[in-house]
Amino acid sequence: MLEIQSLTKRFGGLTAVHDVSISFEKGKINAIIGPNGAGKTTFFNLISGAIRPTSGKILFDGNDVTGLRADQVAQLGVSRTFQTTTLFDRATVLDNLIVGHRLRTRSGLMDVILGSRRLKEEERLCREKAAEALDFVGLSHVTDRIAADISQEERKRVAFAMALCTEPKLLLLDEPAGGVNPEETVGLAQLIQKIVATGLTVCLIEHKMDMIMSLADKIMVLNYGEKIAEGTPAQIRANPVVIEAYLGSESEHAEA
Ligand SMILES: Nc1ncnc2c1ncn2[C@@H]1O[C@H](COP(=O)(O)OP(=O)(O)OP(=O)(O)O)[C@@H](O)[C@H]1O
Repeated sequence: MLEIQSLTKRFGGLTAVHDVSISFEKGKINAIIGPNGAGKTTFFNLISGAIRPTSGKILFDGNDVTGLRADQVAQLGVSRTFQTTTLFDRATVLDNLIVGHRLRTRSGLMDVILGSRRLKEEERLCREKAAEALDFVGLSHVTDRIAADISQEERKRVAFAMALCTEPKLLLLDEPAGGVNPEETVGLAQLIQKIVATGLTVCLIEHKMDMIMSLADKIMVLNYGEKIAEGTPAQIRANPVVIEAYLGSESEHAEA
């Protein structure tokens, strides 16, 4: 469903992603690991259209999406979360979701001024979808809570809900379990499994190796922008190149 061919991104003299090719299958959990600065976030930025590649191709669901803008890629069904979840802290959790969703709906300024039927219908749909997404991620109980008052783990779940509201086919998760405790990490891993069970494809960046090893179907390892390995968790764990470059210092990364 996602095929990356010889993808390269240079920032001036620095090659952040260098000649990376990989494919991700539908309905699977794919992980990208690697040391800090390895190019993981840049890789996500390229897939989601936030930045344009220097060279290479990105095929999503059979479409060549190379060089498309982020909104165009989102429209085709790619959604993402970020390392830090930015919310409108003084608004309720539900309102945060509604705002997020409205950015993708169709009413224009004239609809707002005229209070058109389409606008009203979209608003109703939006509210319904937001509530549904919150229920799916296990947050029905905080719907009306002010965003500033929810926990870090709940913020992570809100980010999931926001991404799901846009009904994506591919979900890119940037450190979905960053800054939460081990017990909450298990809960978030279960949520990711619940998401792929609905047919979505997930691709995640994560430093928590225990989580990755038990969750991922496929792992890609980046080092200095280059893909040094890909495979199942068992294959990656046993790969001498990966151990040398990354897993050797696993204790430093494990619960960062
Ligand atoms: N917009 C940019 N301009 C210049 N250099 C950049 C830019 N974005 C990233 N880089 C550089 O590209 C390299 C890869 O960065 P990237 O953030 O993709 O790594 P990462 O693997 O996500 O790291 P981390 O685990 O710390 O988030 C780094 O050397 C970084 O400084």
